[in-house]
Amino acid sequence: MAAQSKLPTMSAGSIKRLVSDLTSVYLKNRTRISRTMYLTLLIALIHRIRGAVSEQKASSVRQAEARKKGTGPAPAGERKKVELNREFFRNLMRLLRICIPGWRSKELKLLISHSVFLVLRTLISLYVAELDGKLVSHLVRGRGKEFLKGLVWWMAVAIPATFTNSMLSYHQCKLSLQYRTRLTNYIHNKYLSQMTFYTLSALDDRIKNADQLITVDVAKFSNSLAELYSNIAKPVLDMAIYNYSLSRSVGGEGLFFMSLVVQLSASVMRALTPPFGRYVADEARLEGEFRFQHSRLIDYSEEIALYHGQEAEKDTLDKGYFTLIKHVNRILRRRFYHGIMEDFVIKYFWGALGLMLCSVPVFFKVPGVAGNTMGDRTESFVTNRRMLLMSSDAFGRVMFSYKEISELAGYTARVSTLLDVIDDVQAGHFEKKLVSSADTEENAEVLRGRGTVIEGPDIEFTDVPIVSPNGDVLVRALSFSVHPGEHMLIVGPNGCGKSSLFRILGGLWPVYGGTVRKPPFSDIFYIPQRPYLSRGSLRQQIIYPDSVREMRDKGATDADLFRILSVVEIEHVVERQGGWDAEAEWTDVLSGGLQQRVAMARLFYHAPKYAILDECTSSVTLEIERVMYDEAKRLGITLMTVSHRRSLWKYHENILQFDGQGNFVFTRLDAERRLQLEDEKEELDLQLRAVPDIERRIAELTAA
Ligand SMILES: Nc1ncnc2c1ncn2[C@@H]1O[C@H](COP(=O)(O)OP(=O)(O)OP(=O)(O)O)[C@@H](O)[C@H]1O
Repeated sequence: MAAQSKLPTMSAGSIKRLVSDLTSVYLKNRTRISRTMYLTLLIALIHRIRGAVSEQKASSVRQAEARKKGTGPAPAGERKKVELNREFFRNLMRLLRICIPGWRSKELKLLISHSVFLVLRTLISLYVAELDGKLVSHLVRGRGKEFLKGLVWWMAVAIPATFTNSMLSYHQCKLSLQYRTRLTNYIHNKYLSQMTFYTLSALDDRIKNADQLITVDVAKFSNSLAELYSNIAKPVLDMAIYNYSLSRSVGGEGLFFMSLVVQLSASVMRALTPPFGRYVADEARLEGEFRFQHSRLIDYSEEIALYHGQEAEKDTLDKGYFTLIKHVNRILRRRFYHGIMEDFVIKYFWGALGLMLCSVPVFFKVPGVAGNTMGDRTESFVTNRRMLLMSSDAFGRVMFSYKEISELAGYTARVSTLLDVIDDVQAGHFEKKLVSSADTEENAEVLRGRGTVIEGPDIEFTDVPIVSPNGDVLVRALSFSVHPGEHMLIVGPNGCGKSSLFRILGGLWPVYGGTVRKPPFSDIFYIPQRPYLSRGSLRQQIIYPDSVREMRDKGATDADLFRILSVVEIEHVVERQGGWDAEAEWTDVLSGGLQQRVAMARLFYHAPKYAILDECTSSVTLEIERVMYDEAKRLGITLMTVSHRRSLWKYHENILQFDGQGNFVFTRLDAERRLQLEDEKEELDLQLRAVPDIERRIAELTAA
């Protein structure tokens, strides 16, 4: 296969030179075996010349078209993608390097021992074919003693044969498992570094279901790769050994003629084979989307149930399933017609050719083949027929494996795309559908820019634009600063970019301009409105993302955690849930308010220098809110709060106010004065609303 992948790079001229060299070597060393090899190589090279000539023609057409357009030669990426092209081999090699990382790797050792068993099985089959011929010959000749001896051998061979078969399937499963482990580890290392899991889903459109790719497609790729090796290596080996043995008893010409007819019919079949690889990739994608819709239904079951949204959800699910099934049915139909063609050609047409080949030594004298008695003919016929059956079965499997290679191509394409996109986003290149406003020259200029991020003891934004992943410029140049002890309140209408500011601060979104100065990531802690509760014990909810060992290393104990819980008045949860080690689906077990208190307890456990509180007290009482803010301040945590609650103003020194039109004000917050002004404004608003009624009444009184 490796040789095949290299051959397309040869020009027609160099292949013709190879043919003439080959012919002169053959003419100098004529033997029956070299004749068979010469003819087989000749057929392969004739095929190559055809391929090279058509490739040359296609390439000159491409160049002519490019010249017409004045764009020069087309870059490789723009070429029309075909199933088993160079791209596939390149991707496969890349994945193989991950699955089999080195000469000393366990996978290579497994592959070698698998190959040894493959050779052993072919040799045993060859021996069985000869034994079969001999047994029938002894029967025809009436030699009872030899027949019985042969039968004993037959049974003896069964021991290594059955062991070899079991070892082969064991090796195949083990290899598939090893490949999957290597790939999954490799992908996990990349996917969970540099926040790639976030960037892949939020900042890039190219991968829809990374979860499906990692869990299902990697497993299918590994299976397909392990199966393909035994489904190709064994039949190829079988074909080589059986054809060599056959050529000794039926002659090279017969075998050459048969190979020629088989090659031609195989080429016709290949041309008529639908692109199964693409079908498989599409099917996997549709399966993923369907599964994703179901998992959304589970994730938001409560919200959907309260909206009575089952009809709308059913519509979406039915649509997803219908699209999938329509595609699967299309594949089924194609497979049906393809199956008829395959069966006809491989089983019946090639079977008839095989019978003709077996009859050669019966009707013609083949030089070097001894004896022409009834017994000899029977023995040679039975042996040849068995070898031919096995050889044609092997060839059939190689042919069928074209479908498997196409399927492997489908999985290879999906897994490689995932790796390519991961590499791309890690290098800072994202592809997302932009909003129409991103097309304006002004916004495009912002998007082209790059800002600076520097580490410092405090937080300072200088002329930093806030740009959403789809290119919407929310604020053109934002400037503010937060020094230790100076708590900042952030207010503004929905969607103006309050949370986005934290995404930039947390390094999730790129900095398109200006300068961001911030402390190391470990000094900033984030609490969202809907806190994230991980899987695991109650203890782990409080210390997340620390592990229990990290907690012990920090010198913290369960008693410390209990004290923290008592600050937010939820210490009873420990007993109610059955202790610190109790495990549950915490988002279901704890109410919204309790979850927010757990998140606050988490903040007190970590006690970072800065904390971002994004509407994280919306479900707790004012009293608990006060306790939370007092405790955070006592621990020396500087707070940046997003909230619409007036009750929180008094805890902050500065305010960053957005107007939702791209403008902002950053100033000192005098909570008392601001509250007075707000009260006065509200009163005046009320009076203003009463004016039309007063005017109407005055008019009535004037008229009366
Ligand atoms: N992953 C994303 N992809 C595309 N657009 C996004 C993404 N995340 C946020 N946005 C957009 O960025 C804009 C600002 O979002 P942000 O979450 O900062 O709003 P906010 O001011 O916090 O609003 P709210 O008060 O409603 O929470 C919104 O228009 C939102 O649609």
